[in-house]
Amino acid sequence: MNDAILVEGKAAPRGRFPHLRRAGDLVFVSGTSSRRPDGTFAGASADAMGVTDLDVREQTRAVIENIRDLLEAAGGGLSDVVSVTTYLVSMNDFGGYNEVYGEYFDETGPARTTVAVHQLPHPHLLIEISCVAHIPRATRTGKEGGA
Ligand SMILES: N/C(=C\C=C\C(=O)O)C(=O)O
Repeated sequence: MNDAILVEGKAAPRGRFPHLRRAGDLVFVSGTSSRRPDGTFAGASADAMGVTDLDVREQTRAVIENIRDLLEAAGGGLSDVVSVTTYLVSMNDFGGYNEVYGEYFDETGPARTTVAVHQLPHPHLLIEISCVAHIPRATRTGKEGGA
């Protein structure tokens, strides 16, 4: 069985990797951004002069909701997440990120690590999150498609 999962209707991976990969009862979610299926980014816009407006709160919300959608395709949800790794381009965004994160998770939720990185795969990205969820196979919906 191929346990790599590509989820229809979500932004396609920008490389040769799946959205998620199951290993037993654990589901590993690839680094996920605020990218929409049409290639635009929630929380990122540019005016006619090319001046960008990047919003870490909106990006954080979109990232977590993208992850929620991916996990639902694997038969789970955000309540199944056991570990989160967050990549910020700047720790100046920690406050806004942390505020929105706290709307979805609390001290009873996943273990978390947050680091700042030099760059993410697109200049409009302020945040990317990868995570691991515990979703026993028996709860799978069958909606996922193999790579
Ligand atoms: N996970 C990776 C990229 C994700 C990009 C995106 O969701 O927009 C990767 O290259 O490893």
